[in-house]
Amino acid sequence: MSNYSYEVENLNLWYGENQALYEVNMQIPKGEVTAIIGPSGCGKSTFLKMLNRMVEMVPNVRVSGNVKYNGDNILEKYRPESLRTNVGMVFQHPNPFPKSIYENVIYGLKIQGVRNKKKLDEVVERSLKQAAIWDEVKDRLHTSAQGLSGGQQQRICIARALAVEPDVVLMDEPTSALDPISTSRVEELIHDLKKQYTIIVVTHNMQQASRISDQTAFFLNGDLVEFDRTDQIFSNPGDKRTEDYISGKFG
Ligand SMILES: Nc1ncnc2c1ncn2[C@@H]1O[C@H](COP(=O)(O)OP(=O)(O)OP(=O)(O)O)[C@@H](O)[C@H]1O
Repeated sequence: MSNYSYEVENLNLWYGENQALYEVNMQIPKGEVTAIIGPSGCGKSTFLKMLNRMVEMVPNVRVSGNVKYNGDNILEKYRPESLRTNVGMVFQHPNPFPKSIYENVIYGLKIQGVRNKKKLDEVVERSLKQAAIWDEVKDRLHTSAQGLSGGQQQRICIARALAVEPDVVLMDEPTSALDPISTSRVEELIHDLKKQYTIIVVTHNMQQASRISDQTAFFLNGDLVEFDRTDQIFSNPGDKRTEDYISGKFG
């Protein structure tokens, strides 16, 4: 079994005529946090959404190269729906459904056909505990998730992603809509979750990347400029463009 969750080989991606990713090669280790940084429009979200094939929902997307997940090419071996039961995703803006906290968390399981109440209760408790929000919501599981604060809603969305027992969790700027206290709670949570999951997180916030990640990928104009251990990227980057970006010269 490979030590990598993903092995990306010569990945190119076009939206219609416009190329958004160029010859990306990247091996993403299991059980660690990988941060993806770079200026606006450099292809971070595109790359992340390639990993669960969500990007293919955009019309006229074309892809070349290989993306292997646990050794299998996702473009050949997996239907997007089955890939997404292994690869959960958390978005920039907390997006709970207009349903109760309980119904939000069990949403994916219900789609899978799980109906057993005892099992569902167990999953709700486990997932909310893993997302570090159980104590705050355990007495109001059947009230609307949309009545929670933004930071609480984001942790509900993380619980919803964890409920189906994924192997990888993709996060697209998961704290950019949150206040500093909620941000630090989600960062702590990411740190705890990596014991069990591979986490890949897009962030605009370089302090955040350096706090939470084991390795960091720097994208620029669709190129993967540099990918290395996070301490290396931030203390001794190999490429002048990385250095300029992390020192705030552009972006
Ligand atoms: N749905 C789409 N249709 C067409 N072009 C798109 C689409 N989504 C992104 N692009 C283009 O692909 C390129 C990369 O965009 P992407 O959203 O991946 O960048 P990003 O680094 O995540 O940016 P940001 O930090 O602003 O979210 C940009 O040139 C963008 O305009």
